[in-house]
Amino acid sequence: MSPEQDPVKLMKQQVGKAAADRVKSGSIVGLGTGSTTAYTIQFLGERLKSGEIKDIKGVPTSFQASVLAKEYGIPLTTLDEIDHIDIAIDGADEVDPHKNLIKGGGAAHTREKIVDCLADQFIVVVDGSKIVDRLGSTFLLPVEVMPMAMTPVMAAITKLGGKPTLRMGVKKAGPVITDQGNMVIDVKFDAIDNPAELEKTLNNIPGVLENGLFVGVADVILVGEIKDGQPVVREIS
Ligand SMILES: O=C(CO)[C@H](O)[C@H](O)COP(=O)(O)O
Repeated sequence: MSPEQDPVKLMKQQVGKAAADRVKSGSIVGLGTGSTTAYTIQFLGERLKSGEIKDIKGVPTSFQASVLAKEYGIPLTTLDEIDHIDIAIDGADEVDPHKNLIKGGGAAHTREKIVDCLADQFIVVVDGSKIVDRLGSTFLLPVEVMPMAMTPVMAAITKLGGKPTLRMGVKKAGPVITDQGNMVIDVKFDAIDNPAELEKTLNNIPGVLENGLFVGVADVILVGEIKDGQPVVREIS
């Protein structure tokens, strides 16, 4: 590996490709959102173009995934046109030892949860930095909120012990707006001891559309790591 190569990029590339290699001809594939799954979409498109696989259809989890899939020549479908998803491949912001996840760094967790939960097999692709002992230790928990309910939702989350912050755009002035036209708050919890319970509790607050806890959904985690200077993929299943 030459020094000018970014190790995180290399890990993401390797793991994104490893997941794309698992897709078989004829599959309906959930296409995740983010910089890691961007490589999966790219490699899937290349496999299709070379004729190595054929007849796949993608179900995008975001506008970003849809644009990328079109760019790489992957035919798309919608949930109205299919009765199952064979495999979904998506990234994550944190993965705990029970394969539970925090997602939503790209504000796409609502559509991602719909697609990933429907898949017969859900493969998560991450670089090694995403593996944690406990959810919430490195990443704030994203919650998608309807704008008119922002104040009461923030108050309810504060009452639960969370510290919510409205997510602001990086290049855009003002808040991040999701593909559904909502806003995202990022919540710091001192400890997420029971992710399954917190996932339900948050979604029960009127005005919350979905939160980024994915509990008991992932089947396989593919982790990109650097060993002896080379990118390798470790599987947790
Ligand atoms: O949940 C997500 C988007 O909502 C992404 O999958 C997550 O943020 C990981 O992104 P990346 O692969 O760029 O690290």
